[in-house]
Amino acid sequence: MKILNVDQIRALDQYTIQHEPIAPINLMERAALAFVDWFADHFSTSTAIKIFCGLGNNGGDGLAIARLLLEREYRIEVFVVRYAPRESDDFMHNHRRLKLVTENIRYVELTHDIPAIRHNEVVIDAILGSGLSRPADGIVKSTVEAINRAPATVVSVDIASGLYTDQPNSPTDVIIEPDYTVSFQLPKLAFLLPKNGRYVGNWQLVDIQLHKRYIDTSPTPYYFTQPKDARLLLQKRDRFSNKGSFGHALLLAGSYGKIGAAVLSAKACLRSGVGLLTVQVPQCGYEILQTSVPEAMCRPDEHQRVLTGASEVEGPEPVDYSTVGIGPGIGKAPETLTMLRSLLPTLKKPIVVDADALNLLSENRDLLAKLPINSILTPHPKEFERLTKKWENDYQKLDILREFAKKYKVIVVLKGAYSAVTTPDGDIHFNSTGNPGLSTGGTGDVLTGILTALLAQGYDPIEAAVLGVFAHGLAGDRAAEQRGPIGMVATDILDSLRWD
Ligand SMILES: NC(=O)C1=CN([C@@H]2O[C@H](COP(=O)(O)OP(=O)(O)OC[C@H]3O[C@@H](n4cnc5c(N)ncnc54)[C@H](O)[C@@H]3O)[C@@H](O)[C@H]2O)[C@@H](O)CC1
Ligand SMILES: [K+]
Repeated sequence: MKILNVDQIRALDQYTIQHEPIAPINLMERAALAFVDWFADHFSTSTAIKIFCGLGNNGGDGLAIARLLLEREYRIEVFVVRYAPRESDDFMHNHRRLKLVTENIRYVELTHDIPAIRHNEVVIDAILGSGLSRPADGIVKSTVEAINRAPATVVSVDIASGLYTDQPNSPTDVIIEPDYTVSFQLPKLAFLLPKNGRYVGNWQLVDIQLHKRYIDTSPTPYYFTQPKDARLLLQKRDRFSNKGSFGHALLLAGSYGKIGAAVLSAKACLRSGVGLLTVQVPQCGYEILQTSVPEAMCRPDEHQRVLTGASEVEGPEPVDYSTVGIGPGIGKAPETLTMLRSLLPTLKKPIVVDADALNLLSENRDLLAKLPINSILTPHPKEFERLTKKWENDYQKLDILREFAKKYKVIVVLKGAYSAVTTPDGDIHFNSTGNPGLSTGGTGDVLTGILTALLAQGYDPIEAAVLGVFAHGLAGDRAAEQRGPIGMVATDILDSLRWD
C-alpha cells in the first residue's frame, strides 16, 4: 500500500471529485459516514460525546459526523473553535445542515468558552487535519491543551490536530494526544515514526473510495506492507522440487556465551524453507548446535571461543554457498574482524549482515564498500546510528537511511515498530506486523535466519527483506496471542512461523 504526501493527498481528493465524479460535499459526507461507522463499532449510544471542530474541511468533517451521530441517537455537544474569520465552503455547508437539526452548537473564541471535559466522555478532535500549515496557537492551542489535560477518551479525525502529515513538528508544538486516530484511506507518514507515538495512538484506516487510478500512478518512495502485499511475494513450491532447489546457506554465528544466537538463527533459517544449512560456530558451540539443531550441518571453527573463519573440517568456500548470513552472537574479537576483512571481498552474491558484524563495520567503515551489492543489513536504531550519525528527528533519520542504502547499494532493515526496509533506489517499505514483545533478546537472530533462508532460495533481495520482515512480525503477533507480549520469547516466534 502506498503512502502519499500531503500535496498528493489533496490532489487525490481533487482527482476523485473530478473523475468519479463526486461533489466535494458528498465526498465529505462519505468520509464522515466511514468515520461514524467505525465509531459506532467502538462506542455505544450512551457515550457522552464532545466534538471540537475547526473551520476548514477537517472541521467540516466534524460537523457532518455530529449530524450523523445525532441521527444514530448519540448524545453529542458540538464546539466550533473560531480561530479565524473565514470558514471553508464545505464547513459552511455542513454548518447550515447541522443547524437544521440541533441548536446545540457552541463557539469557542476565548479560553473561558472551553468546556470542562469529564473522564467518561469521548472527545472527537476535528479541529485541524492535513491542512496544518503552522503550529497551533491562540485559542486552538488552549483548546488542544485542555483536551490533552482532560481524562476523556480522544478520537482524532484523519490526524491529530497540530501534527504535520509528513514533516517534523518542533518539540514545543502543542498537538492532540489521541487514544485513536481514524484516518481516511491511506496511512500518513507521520503515523509510522517513533517520536509521534503519543500523537497518533491506535490508528485505523477507513475506506472512502478515493480514486484508485490516481493512487496507482502516483510516485512515492513510501510503502506500507499489508498482508496482501506480502502474500504476492511468497513463492509457490513445485511438487517436484528437492532440497537442492532451495539453496544451501552458510550461517556464521556465535561466540563463547552466545551460542544461543547461532541456535536461534539456524532454527529460523530451517523454518523458513532453506534446502540445506551449514553453521560455522566456534568449537565451544559444536555440541550445542549439533544437539539442538540436528537438521543443520555444523562446521566447527578452529578457534575455541570466537569465529576466525578457518576450520579443520573440509568444506566449500563461503562464496560457493547460495548465501551467507553473518553476525548473530559473533562478538567483536580481532580474529573475527580479520575474518570479515578477508571474507567480504570474496563474496559475490547478496548476504545478510547483523548484530556484531554491523558493529565491526561501523568501527571499520572502509569495509562497507566491500559488501556485495543488494546485501541486507539489519540494524536496530543504535546500531544504525553507529554506522552513520545521530539524527535530529525521525524525518532526518529517513533521509540518512536512504542516503546510506544508495551509497553502499544495500538494503537496510531498520528494526523497530514499523521496521523500515530501505532499498538502494531510496524506497522505504514500512512493515505493518509486530508488537512490543519483539523487542527482546534473540528476536533479531531469528530475523537474520529468516532473511538468510529467503536469499538462499533465490528470492530477490528487496522482496526477501520485505517478506521476511513481515513474516517475522506476523509470527511475533501470533506468539503474542499465545503468550502475551510480555511473556513471549524468541523461541515462540520460531514456533509461530508459517509460510502460507
Ligand atoms: N478535500 C477533500 O475532499 C476531503 C478532505 N477531508 C478532510 O479535510 C481535511 C483537510 O482540510 P483542509 O485542507 O481544509 O485543512 P484543515 O481542516 O486541516 O485546516 C483548515 C485551514 O486552517 C488553516 N490552518 C493551518 N494551520 C493552522 C493553525 N495552526 N491554526 C489555525 N489555522 C490553521 C489553513 O488555512 C487550513 O487550510 C482532512 O484532514 C480531512 O479531514 C475529508 O473530508 C475527505 C475529503
Ligand atoms: K483532527
